[in-house]
Amino acid sequence: MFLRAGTAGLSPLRHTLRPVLVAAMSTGTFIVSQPLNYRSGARLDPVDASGTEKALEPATGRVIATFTCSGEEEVNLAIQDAKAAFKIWSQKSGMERCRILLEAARIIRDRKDEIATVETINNGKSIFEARWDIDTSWQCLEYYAGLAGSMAGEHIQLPGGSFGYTRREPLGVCVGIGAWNYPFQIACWKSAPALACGNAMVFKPSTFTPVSTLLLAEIYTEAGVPPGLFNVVQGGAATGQFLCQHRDVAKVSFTGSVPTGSKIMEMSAKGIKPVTLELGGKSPLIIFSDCDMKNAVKGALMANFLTQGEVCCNGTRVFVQKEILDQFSEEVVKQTQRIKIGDPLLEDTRMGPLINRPHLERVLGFVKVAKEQGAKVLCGGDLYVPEDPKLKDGYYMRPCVLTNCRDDMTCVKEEIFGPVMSILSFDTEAEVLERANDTTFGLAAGVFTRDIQRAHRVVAALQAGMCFINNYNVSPVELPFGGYKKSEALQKSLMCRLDCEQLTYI
Ligand SMILES: NC(=O)c1ccc[n+]([C@@H]2O[C@H](COP(=O)([O-])OP(=O)(O)OC[C@H]3O[C@@H](n4cnc5c(N)ncnc54)[C@H](O)[C@@H]3O)[C@@H](O)[C@H]2O)c1
Ligand SMILES: C[N+](C)(C)CCCC=O
Repeated sequence: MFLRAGTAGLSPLRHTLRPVLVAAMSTGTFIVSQPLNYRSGARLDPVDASGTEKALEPATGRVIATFTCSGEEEVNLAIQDAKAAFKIWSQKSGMERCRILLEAARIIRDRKDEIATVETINNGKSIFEARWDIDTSWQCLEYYAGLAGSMAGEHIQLPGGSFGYTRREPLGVCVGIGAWNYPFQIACWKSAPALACGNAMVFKPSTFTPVSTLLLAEIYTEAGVPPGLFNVVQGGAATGQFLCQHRDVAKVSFTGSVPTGSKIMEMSAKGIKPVTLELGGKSPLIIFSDCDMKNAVKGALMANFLTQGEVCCNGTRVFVQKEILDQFSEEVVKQTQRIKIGDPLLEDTRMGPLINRPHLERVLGFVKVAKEQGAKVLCGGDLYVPEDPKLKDGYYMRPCVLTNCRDDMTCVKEEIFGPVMSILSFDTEAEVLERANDTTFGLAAGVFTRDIQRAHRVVAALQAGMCFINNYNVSPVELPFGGYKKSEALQKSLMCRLDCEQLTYI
């Protein structure tokens, strides 16, 4: 959490929003011309650089922004500015912070379509999905706003009428470092708890998706946080290192891959800074023969093809009980082939492009290796070129279903982070549990069965953080999100739902 053991008061500061950065919001037209750093309540160019980067529109392959990565001096200025804002914000009461966060949540909700459109343009996910992300973003601000007013210390009675007490104090300036698959949502999931507890945050998005976080920074300012409380710096590993190694940073919250998470932990350890890591996964999805087949197929699609398969908690190791293997595989292929791929801003598109060319090639490389190792491609796994000429340079592929998979194959062991489902068969509950847990990851898991006792017995035995029964990839903000082993240690949460009706892809 973002508390040492805290306090808070300030009159709401209001700032006029800069003009919306969006000139045109359709595929192939969007260009960002405003600065992508944010400090002291305003967009600005960094004072020094550690290189430049280009942000793309994955749907077309166009460059939508060229920006400067923040150097050490800019990072220092962002942290000093956040430190000044922290002095004001940390003196506010929880209820005062609550009101401002609620106002920010309201603005996000009101601007949902605009934010979702920006997210879709820069990330490639369908607009249908991006709207879900923005909903979970404002809900997250509302949730932590609700907690802000009730955080309190303890009164401890001591002998002779003496007493002691504990105070819950904010840590100070916290750093947030985000991945590219849920850019706006990750910025909200990190900043809302930090700000609710009275901290300031300097946030660094991925170099692939630098755009939408600026909308959040402007919204916080409009809602009334002190200038500097939420600053944005841009850049990759070098900028990230300046942040993690800075002496005035009190905590680092990171979302990304296991190898980078390990580096972040090492850097933070040197400064004795607490870290929160939200890392990768290779989650099991277990389909028992007594499942509701239609629902299990929907669940498998949700677990594999959301955001083009670029989701940390996806259930990509699909264990199917032998008796229903053929029927399940046939049905899953039929439904996968119905997924509409194309312009992510069109309402009926369900799968957009992958994030960039190197990532697309990496994912296709996994399919190639899978075939070499004996897997059989039931569908997809190849490039897709949409008919619309403006999309011809985008990064599209057909969602892939692999069968004949074994536990020792690369496609079954490694996180692919693309639309590739690996089907494995199993005989017994004991056997599948052992195989499902035989991984260094432990972010999520799912089980499909009509037997309620078995469902709870199986999820209790699964070494995974988010466990889903008869559904997948729903993550209400009230439930913790985290994992076992290298995926991040946190408590287990369980999501039970009767079916995936509202979650269908097709
Ligand atoms: N568990 C979760 O909640 C969750 C959510 C989303 C994504 N992920 C994981 O993220 C990964 C994909 O995201 P990615 O490719 O952006 O991950 P990544 O590890 O390459 O990068 C993540 C962030 O770290 C920064 N970074 C890279 N090197 C750094 C360094 N040395 N020091 C400081 N910062 C550094 C990047 O610029 C980026 O902002 C997948 O493994 C996925 O499973 C996890
Ligand atoms: C909202 N989901 C689908 C649970 C994804 C959370 C972020 C993981 O990459």
